Amino acid sequence: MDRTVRIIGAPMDYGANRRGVDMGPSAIRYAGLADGLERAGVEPIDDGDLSMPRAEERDPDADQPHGGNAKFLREIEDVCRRLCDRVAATRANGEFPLVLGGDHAVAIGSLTGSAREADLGAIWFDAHADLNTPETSPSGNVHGMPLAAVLGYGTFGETEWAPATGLDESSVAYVGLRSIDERERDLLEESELTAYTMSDIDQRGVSAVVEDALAVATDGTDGVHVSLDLDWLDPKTAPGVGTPVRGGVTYREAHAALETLSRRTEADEVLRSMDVVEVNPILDEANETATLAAELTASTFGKRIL
Ligand SMILES: NC(=[NH2+])NCCC[C@H](N)C(=O)O
Ligand SMILES: [Mn+2]
Ligand SMILES: [Mn+2]
Repeated sequence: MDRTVRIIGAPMDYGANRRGVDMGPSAIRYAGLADGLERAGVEPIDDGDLSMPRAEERDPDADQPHGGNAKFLREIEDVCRRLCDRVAATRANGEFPLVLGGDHAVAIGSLTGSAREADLGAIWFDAHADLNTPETSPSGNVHGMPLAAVLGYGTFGETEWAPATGLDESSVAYVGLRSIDERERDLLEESELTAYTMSDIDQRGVSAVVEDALAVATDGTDGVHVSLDLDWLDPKTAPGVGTPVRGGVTYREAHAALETLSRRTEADEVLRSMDVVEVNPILDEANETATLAAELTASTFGKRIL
């Protein structure tokens, strides 16, 4: 056991349209995350949960950026600033930050924290592109915007996330996209982001696609952040998510993807940080989505059938 994985709970639901995703961290812990990590051969240390701004203070529309729509932006900035510091401190300590969401807006904190002292690549396992801005979002939900925020698209309240980070869009690869808003599509086309959709997985198989995504994320970078949104999986396999989209990866494809990632990266510890997000226990069936989240995380750290 040489690698220490620091578990950081970020029970935030301010970025999602459905309440309940704030219970994700405890559901994933309950599903056996720490045991799975130990069996994968790493040492988990649980840091507990970040505190969240009080629910009584909820005002979705406080401090909207000019002309934009980003609900609870002030609360999200507060959480992500603290999460960013925690992730950066964990990296500085030589440990691996594993962030448990919470909705996907927490990735603003984990990405910026991990990229504070490094040129970072990222692999984004998701049904969605999460590339909306307060100006383009059809919903106003910030969990549909974290990549835009960290890559410097749009105007996000007080904090300028992008300039402080060593994350370049040419080092970001999506895997499994299948739900993209019109303005996100335009942005994707103009940008240097690499997008592997579900049809790439259909045609080439998930392992080949993951290897390509890894090549994109490692080229010229110091390491890779893995962002795992559980709605990447098919809703039949992962029902406990707030924005399900039909046609996602199967149970086996998901494990194959993360095992491939683990095999290709473990020798030189290419992976730097990870977040596991969007598990919503209220919408789940007998905690199966949280269980899957725990299992897939263990696969990422090298847990194998044999
Ligand atoms: N992390 C997520 N589950 N994002 C869902 C985003 C859905 C939609 N594209 C929106 O911006 O509202
Ligand atoms: Mn998603
Ligand atoms: Mn997402």
